[in-house]
Amino acid sequence: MMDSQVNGHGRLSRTNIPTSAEVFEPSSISNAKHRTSLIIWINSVLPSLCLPVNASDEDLRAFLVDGAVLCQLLNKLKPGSITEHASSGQSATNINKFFSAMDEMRLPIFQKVDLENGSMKIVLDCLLTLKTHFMSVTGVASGAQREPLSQINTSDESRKVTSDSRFQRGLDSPLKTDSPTKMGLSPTLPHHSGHKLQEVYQLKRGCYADIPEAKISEMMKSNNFDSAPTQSLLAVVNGILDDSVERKNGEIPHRMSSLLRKVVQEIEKRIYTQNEHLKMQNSTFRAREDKYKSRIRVLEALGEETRTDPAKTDEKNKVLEQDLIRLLKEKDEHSKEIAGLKEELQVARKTNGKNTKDDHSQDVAALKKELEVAKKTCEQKCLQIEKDAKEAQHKLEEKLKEVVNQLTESRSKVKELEASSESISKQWNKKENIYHIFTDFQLGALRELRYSSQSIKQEVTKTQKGYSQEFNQLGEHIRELQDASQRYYDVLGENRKLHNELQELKGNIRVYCRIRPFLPGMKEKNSTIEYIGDDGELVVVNPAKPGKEGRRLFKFNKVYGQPSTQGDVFADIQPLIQSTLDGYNVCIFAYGQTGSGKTYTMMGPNGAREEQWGVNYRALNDLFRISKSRESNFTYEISVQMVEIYNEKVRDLLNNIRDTSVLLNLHTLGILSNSQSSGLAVPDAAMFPVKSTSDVLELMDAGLKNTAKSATALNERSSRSHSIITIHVRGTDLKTGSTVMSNLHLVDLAGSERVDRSEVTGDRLKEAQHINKSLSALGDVIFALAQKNSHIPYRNSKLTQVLQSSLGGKAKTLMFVQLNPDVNSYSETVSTLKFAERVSGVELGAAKSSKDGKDVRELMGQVATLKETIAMKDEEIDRLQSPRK
Ligand SMILES: Nc1ncnc2c1ncn2[C@@H]1O[C@H](COP(=O)(O)OP(=O)(O)OP(=O)(O)O)[C@@H](O)[C@H]1O
Repeated sequence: MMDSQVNGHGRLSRTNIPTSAEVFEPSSISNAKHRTSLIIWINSVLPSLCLPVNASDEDLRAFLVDGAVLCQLLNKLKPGSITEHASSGQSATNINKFFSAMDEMRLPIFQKVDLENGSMKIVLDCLLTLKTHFMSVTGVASGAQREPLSQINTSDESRKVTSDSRFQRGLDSPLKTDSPTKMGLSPTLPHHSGHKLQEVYQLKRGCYADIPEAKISEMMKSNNFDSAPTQSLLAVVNGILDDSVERKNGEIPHRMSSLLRKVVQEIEKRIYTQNEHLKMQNSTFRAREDKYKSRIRVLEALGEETRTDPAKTDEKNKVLEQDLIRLLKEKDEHSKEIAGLKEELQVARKTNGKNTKDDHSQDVAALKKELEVAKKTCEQKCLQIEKDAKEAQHKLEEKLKEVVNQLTESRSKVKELEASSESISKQWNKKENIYHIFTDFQLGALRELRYSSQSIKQEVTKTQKGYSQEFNQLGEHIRELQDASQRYYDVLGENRKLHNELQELKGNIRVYCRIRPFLPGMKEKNSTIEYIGDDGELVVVNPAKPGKEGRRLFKFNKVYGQPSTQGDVFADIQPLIQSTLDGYNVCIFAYGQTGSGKTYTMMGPNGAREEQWGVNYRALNDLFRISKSRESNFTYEISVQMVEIYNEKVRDLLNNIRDTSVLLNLHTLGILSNSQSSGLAVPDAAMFPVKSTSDVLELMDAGLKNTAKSATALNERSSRSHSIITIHVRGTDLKTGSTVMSNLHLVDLAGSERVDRSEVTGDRLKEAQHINKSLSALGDVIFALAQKNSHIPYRNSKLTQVLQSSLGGKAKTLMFVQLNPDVNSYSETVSTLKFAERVSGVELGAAKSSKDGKDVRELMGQVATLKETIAMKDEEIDRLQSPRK
């Protein structure tokens, strides 16, 4: 901040503007000296006060504090400056009046607090300035006429102060008064003690030598020179010198030379004082320059802040402009001061120039020389001061220029910043608009999303309701299905029961007769078969005995003529396959002479197509089909064994099935009774699980390759062994966890021809004997079962041992009686039919034995009823299964 302070009157206080006392008084002069000097001066102006000369600062403060004395003093010095009379008791009013008067005179003032309880030095300085001002204006201290200095200046110190004051007056305006009027001396004013000197310099040229000794002596003694203007002193010197020149003797009277020396000393003294004054002013200017420099630094800092902080630019620019205006004013004032000083210097130069005219005498020369030296010194100093002032002014101007430049730069920067700010503002506005648009768009999208979300929620809720309803419906449906499943399960069980009851009613041992067609290569096609009835009646005719005697009637469960297909035959045995899955053991075997079609019925022809498949393939296929249809209630594991009995030895046809090289090394297997825990008749025979018909085909093909074969006269491919395929079924009830085990024997018996007819001998004969024996044993077992004998001769052959589990008890047995219709085979045909009749007659014989047609009809009625019931149950099963689809 600037160090200037503004007083209560709106003017700079004395701390900013040095008073005359500060400028002219040597620093050695103490405050006490000022005070004493001032008291003397005040007493001289206002004699009625009679202030004690040795009064202290506080005494003086008490004296001046109400402002009345100050007002009286001013009114005395400048009558009318304070219009109203000052009075005690109106301190504030008096002080303010004093301040106003001082202000009008453009004199510095003090603060009211300084007078009340502050530093009295400031008050004293102000009064000294006032004193100096009036001394410079009037050329004499007011009131001095009333109280001569000789009376007032009682002490050397006070005298010196008075002398200093007068001398100051002379220096303040040493050359302004060319005449007494100009000096401020009014002709009406009473002269002070210096009137003697005035009389002297008012003398005409040439009259100086006539000044009486006493007068000179009086002038020399007094302090007249102190109050004399310098110009007057110079006029005295010039007068004495001119007088000396006019007298042309160059001599200056002794008394005049003393006066001259005195005057010159006074002039020297004043020049010295003026020099000191100029030094003081120079230092003042330097101080001011420092102050301005500091202000410039402040301005620079402000400019820098302006550059860096555009936001405060306007406000700081105003401050800078105010400072600049103030600086320019101050500069003008200082320029005026400098100009005044220059004028004074020029006047001094002119005045001094006049003094150089006289150099006639030595004293004059010495004086002139001294004056010249003093003048030169003064001029140099003035020049130096002027130079310094110019430099200071120049620096100030430069600084001002810099400040102005900085201000200009700052303004341009401010403009740039404003422009960029405006541009940024526009950009931000643009961005804001874009953001608004973007935000609106996003909000719109958000609203759409909300709407779609709500609609999706409604859809989801609707769908959930729909799903819930569907789930409920599904649950009900599942419950219905469960119920249906349960009913289905129950019906299935009931159906199974009925089915097996029906099978039992049909007889556990059934005989189906199948007549092989004539083979394509046979020329004679005379058949022994005369009649085939739908009810199982068969009439064969002996070609050797024509007529009634040659005809024989046989009756079986079913007779298949030559046109019957493999499918027709299997359709009638299919219920037995189903019984296997229900836990019943079943044995199906083909009996007949060689070449009668046993293998064809059981296996099918070589390389058979699907429609030519025999019972074995179809039975297994049916097992897979039915087990699959029951998979929701039962799981079935199906595995296969394949053995042959040759010459009463059991061989495993599937052993080493992967290695055909060992086919001939088939070993004989042991047979176990049904009491064995495994339930397997031939436990050592390899057993292969099968899951599909292709597995079965693969196994049977392999097994057939292992069948022992031998060419015979009757059939090139005649099998001399009993081929037995045993299918083991293990069923698990998924609901109860109970298991059922059963087996299905599919037997292709060896040819049953008589030995003598086959004309074989040796091994072939032995084979035939074994075959006949085993077939006979099979007939015996079946017959014993039919007769319900206590002893069943299973052990009479390997065949009956192997088939034991499927013969007897609840097992179901089906025998295909294969016939060759050729008349050449009549004898074998009859023999075969008799065997079959014996077996078949076992069961039917029981019915027949009662010879009660009513029983038979009842049984047939029961069968019909059961068939109807089964048909109804089948329909129900279909109906129950339908919801699953
Ligand atoms: N129903 C039939 N339809 C067509 N051909 C048949 C029929 N039955 C048998 N054949 C044919 O008769 C011939 C002899 O049949 P198959 O080999 O089945 O007799 P087999 O009784 O098994 O003889 P073996 O006891 O020697 O084995 C075969 O060529 C066979 O194809």
